[in-house]
Amino acid sequence: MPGAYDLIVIGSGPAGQRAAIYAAKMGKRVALVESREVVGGACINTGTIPSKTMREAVLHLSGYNYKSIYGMNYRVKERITMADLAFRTQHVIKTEVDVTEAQLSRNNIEMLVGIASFEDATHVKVTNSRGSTVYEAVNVLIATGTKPATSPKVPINGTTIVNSDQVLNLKELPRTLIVVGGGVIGVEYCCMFAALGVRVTLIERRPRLLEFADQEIVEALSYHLRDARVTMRLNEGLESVEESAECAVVANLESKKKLSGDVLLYAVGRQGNVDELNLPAVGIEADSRGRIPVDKDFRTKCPNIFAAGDVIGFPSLASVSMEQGRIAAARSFGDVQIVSNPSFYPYGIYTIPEISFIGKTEEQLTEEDVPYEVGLAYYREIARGQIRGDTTGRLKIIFHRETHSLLGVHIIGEGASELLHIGQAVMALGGKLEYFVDTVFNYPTLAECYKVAAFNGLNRVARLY
Ligand SMILES: Cc1cc2nc3c(=O)[nH]c(=O)nc-3n(C[C@H](O)[C@H](O)[C@H](O)COP(=O)(O)OP(=O)(O)OC[C@H]3O[C@@H](n4cnc5c(N)ncnc54)[C@H](O)[C@@H]3O)c2cc1C
Ligand SMILES: NC(=O)c1ccc[n+]([C@@H]2O[C@H](COP(=O)([O-])OP(=O)(O)OC[C@H]3O[C@@H](n4cnc5c(N)ncnc54)[C@H](O)[C@@H]3O)[C@@H](O)[C@H]2O)c1
Repeated sequence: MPGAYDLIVIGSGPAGQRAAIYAAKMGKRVALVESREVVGGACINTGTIPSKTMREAVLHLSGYNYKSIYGMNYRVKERITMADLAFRTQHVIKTEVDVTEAQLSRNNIEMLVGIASFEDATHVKVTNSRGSTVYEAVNVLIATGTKPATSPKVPINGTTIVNSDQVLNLKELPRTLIVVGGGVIGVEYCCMFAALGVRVTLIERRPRLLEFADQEIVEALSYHLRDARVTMRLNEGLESVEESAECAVVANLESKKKLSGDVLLYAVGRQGNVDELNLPAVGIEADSRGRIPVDKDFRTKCPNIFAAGDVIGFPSLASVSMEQGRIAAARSFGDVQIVSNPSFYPYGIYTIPEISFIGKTEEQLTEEDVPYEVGLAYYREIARGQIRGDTTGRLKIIFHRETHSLLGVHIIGEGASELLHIGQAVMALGGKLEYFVDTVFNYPTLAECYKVAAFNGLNRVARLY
């Protein structure tokens, strides 16, 4: 058996990468096991990076950002194909894989290719086409991520009935698309296809989309979806899906309605990658969605085994997974110096238009009886909004009525996910609404929204509006 590692990390997505690099920087001997042929996990290979690269192609080729300036018929390319949309994806994936591999090798992290499973708490078996080898480790981090949830009543075939791993491989742009699931994945893809002129029907069992986001922002998004001719079927559950001779797919709803379309995208959540880990060997039990329970230090019930990233559940973001991996690695070696505050973790939802937020929603604050007020700025009131032609975006600051400390920032509109980080910094550093009033921003920028929203909020408190 090869000599013992200080840490074996299972999975090379954002959580595993950051954990491995952090431990290596601490001078530890680290191995990273990955069952795919390439590093990067769902983030680089099938999820975040491909979907965001496709979104960029959609925005560019459809001329989406310039329609309000040059007219609704403005397009960079008349007949947009799936090949056009996938054109840059492989290039971006390859570059990201190369960068990640270089980082891992620079830090002397040993890459082990194969499927990892536990023999016991300190022994991990790695199986590949050449056989199995058992490695010893002082600590182990499970960062195996998730895969799309399946249902026996939804026969995924990769061509007309697809999941989010397969959608980019469609041969042709469908004329009609049924999206099942109004979570982040469903809504992001719904927006992309609708921006290309595809007639999309979105089915969501809950009464509203993106139920964790601020309602006012979701309502604004819903307006855009309707404007892009999306049919929203809320409060409707999918019962089953059939392939059909006349049209490609038929979706049977629980309400007995039938919907037909060229393609159906099934995006109803994700399932933890735990089946191959042999968790019973170490006494760890995942829940029905494959999520591994951990404490605040990301320690499982087995004291030398940690878990981080999507495999532990909410919020299942690449950004947060990286941070969880870093903290888990530190804690596994008794380092308690790193502190990270989840209340300042941002959300970036790449719908069209983009949504980004941090802190509490109005609904949460109302529920908690917090006396809050809001300050609003509309992109249309800002010179940069007019120049860019985004006149529908808005930025909302939620602040405490008495102390004026920031409780949340919610943005919908172009550049939202970048713009949010100004609010994040002010919030994390304990700044108040007055910071924005007393600060000079570059002009003309979208950042000016913060000043306008702060004035608007102060005026509301002083009843000057
Ligand atoms: C379509 C889509 C779009 C997304 N967009 C965004 C976004 O815009 N922003 C954002 O922040 N997040 C986004 N996410 C979420 C983001 O991709 C995940 O949060 C992130 O990838 C989770 O990282 P991870 O390290 O936990 O796991 P993963 O990235 O899933 O990596 C886990 C790795 O473990 C490997 N593995 C599994 N089991 C084993 C085993 N037994 N042995 C060896 N290796 C194993 C897998 O092959 C995989 O490579 C998106 C996800 C999807 C699906
Ligand atoms: N920009 C980003 O940060 C980003 C982008 C994509 C994905 N992600 C992450 O990926 C994860 C998975 O996303 P997701 O959208 O697949 O899952 P999700 O759990 O967020 O949403 C799934 C939705 O499907 C609905 N649903 C379930 N069964 C249904 C049925 N039979 N009929 C109709 N509706 C049904 C649920 O009510 C839910 O709203 C999320 O946790 C998210 O954080 C993040």
